[in-house]
Amino acid sequence: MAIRPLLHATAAAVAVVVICGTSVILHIPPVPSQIHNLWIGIAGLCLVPYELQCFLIHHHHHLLHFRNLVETPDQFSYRNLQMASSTLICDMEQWKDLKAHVDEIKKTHLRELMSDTNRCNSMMVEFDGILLDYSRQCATLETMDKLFKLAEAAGLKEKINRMFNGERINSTENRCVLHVALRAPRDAVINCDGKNTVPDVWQVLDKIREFSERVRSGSWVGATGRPLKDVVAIGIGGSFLGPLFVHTALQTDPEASEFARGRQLRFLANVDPIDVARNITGLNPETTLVVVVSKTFTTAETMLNARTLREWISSALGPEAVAKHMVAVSTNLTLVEQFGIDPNNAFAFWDWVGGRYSVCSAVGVLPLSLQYGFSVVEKFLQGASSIDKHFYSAPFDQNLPVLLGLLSIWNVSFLGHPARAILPYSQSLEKLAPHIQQVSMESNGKGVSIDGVALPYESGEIDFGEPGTNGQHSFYQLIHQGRVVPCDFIGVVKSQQPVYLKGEVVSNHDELMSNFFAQPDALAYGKTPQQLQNENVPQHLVPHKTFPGNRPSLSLLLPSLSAYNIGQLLAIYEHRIAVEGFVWGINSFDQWGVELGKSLASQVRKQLHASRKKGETVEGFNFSTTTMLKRYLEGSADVPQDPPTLLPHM
Ligand SMILES: O=P(O)(O)OC[C@H]1O[C@](O)(CO)[C@@H](O)[C@@H]1O
Repeated sequence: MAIRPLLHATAAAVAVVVICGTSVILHIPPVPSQIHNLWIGIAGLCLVPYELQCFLIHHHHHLLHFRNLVETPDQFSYRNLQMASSTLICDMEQWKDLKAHVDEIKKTHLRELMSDTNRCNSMMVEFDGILLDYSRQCATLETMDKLFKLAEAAGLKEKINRMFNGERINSTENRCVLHVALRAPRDAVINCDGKNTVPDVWQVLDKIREFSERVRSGSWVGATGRPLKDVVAIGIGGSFLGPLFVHTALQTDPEASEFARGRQLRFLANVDPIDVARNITGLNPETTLVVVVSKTFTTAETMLNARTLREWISSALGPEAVAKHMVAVSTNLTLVEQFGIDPNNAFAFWDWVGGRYSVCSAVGVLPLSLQYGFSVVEKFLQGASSIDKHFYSAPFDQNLPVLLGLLSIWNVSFLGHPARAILPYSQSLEKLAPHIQQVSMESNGKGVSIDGVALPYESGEIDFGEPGTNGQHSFYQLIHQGRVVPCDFIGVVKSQQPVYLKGEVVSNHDELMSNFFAQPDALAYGKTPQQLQNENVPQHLVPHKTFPGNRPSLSLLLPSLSAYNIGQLLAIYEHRIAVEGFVWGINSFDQWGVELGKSLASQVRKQLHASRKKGETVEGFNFSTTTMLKRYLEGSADVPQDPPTLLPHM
């Protein structure tokens, strides 16, 4: 009878040896959570029946062998990191400490914080010509200290290193995250699965340089021998928004626009045929090059638009003209070829480039080089690369993306402000907010941790924005007197397009920038009832004219908006968003949330086809969708559905 406890104890001892031995063999670093797991393992083993213990011990090497078969060393080390950090960040002391700190901060108005010059001075950071002022955040130096401790607890530095080291940190898609390699200098070494990615990157960049020069110089001509002066880039989401942002920003830069003289670059994104009509209006297929941009080459909207423009070209110039008038950017060169585009005219990128992080790949570099020339785009890449190096190496208290990311965490998770306004005081940055909406909201709008645990806190923020001063005449009312929305003010020292009018008090750019400097203080200081009374404002209007103030913002001042500065700005936001995701403990690099709507749309597509072509009744949908679908089908019954080919006319 006494033999059984003895056997249990012996089995437990063997288990300790086996597990420790395994740890040594597999090079598991002795992190606390593993020691914890070890004890749980031992305790568990002591409780399981003796026969099962024997089985587990006997077969442990088979189990290990199986794991080795299904996991690469990279995956294994990343799983280790996850195990080490599988505790949710909100359970950590540093998070709780910040929670406790909130009340203290709420007691202090920004007016008071702004009167402390030393504090304000410490909250100004400069790198490579860009000045960040975060003194108008509802935060003290103590808050910052606590945020740095939170970053440490979240393993932020290790996670940044793992990204740069090419580990498969996008664990749900089993991919590396290496957009930084896209702008690395030619001699850099950035490995993915032990292979340096940089030579491949430069091979494609060289191919783009060569091809874009041929098109721009007129040595590559269309099917009728005419030079191709106009480009339509077809793509959606990450295959559209980043390139559109950069194009809009470069368009008014005197240096870049000089290179674009006589050329047009347009973007066709929406599957709405109105977008096709708008894009082809005024273009001649004979002088147009179409670039189909799709990472997967399966995106429904992009592929239908690509087939539409293929029809536009071949109906005007004959099917063989497609070879001269259509090229592609994709990771899926097989599908590019099946579509009918010569693989020699395809520009590759890799699965380690996320769609929303792809503007520095051929996705952005090809259309932008066709428009502005490769030399301009290279400067944009260099600007982004400068921020990459800074992000990788600068201490956190001097690190622009880290500071911005931590402040966002503070605003969202601790002060409870779910939104962020992106307010560039430059019309050329009008597409910054739409681009950052995707980068931020597709990256960080998640409900579970990287380990799949439901988050007890919100991640991500709601991004929106407009250039100043347009936004001032639109939604600023709400941010001054309604809801609290932390704001990013982005200003530029030298305008791309200076205008001075004789007799005016200031130049047009100074007029714009007067608002850039005024708004953050209006938000921070507000206006008290006392001040209004001193101004003899009628008593009944005092509540309406009072500004509570204490509304956080930060300001970024850029020297100018050259291609280089635009690259810097892009990389600052990309890395800021990664910082937030790393601290929240989520996977910022997948986007499963876009799938459900896509699959339901395919069910609707099938129904529309069946109803229109075979007269089948609407079936398999709920009452609401059935009613709407029937109304739609009945209302459009008189629209010809099967003409030979109908292209939009405008
Ligand atoms: O480049 P693709 O494969 O056409 O995908 C376009 C976009 O669709 C998404 O997958 C979902 O919207 C984005 O992440 C991506 O940028």
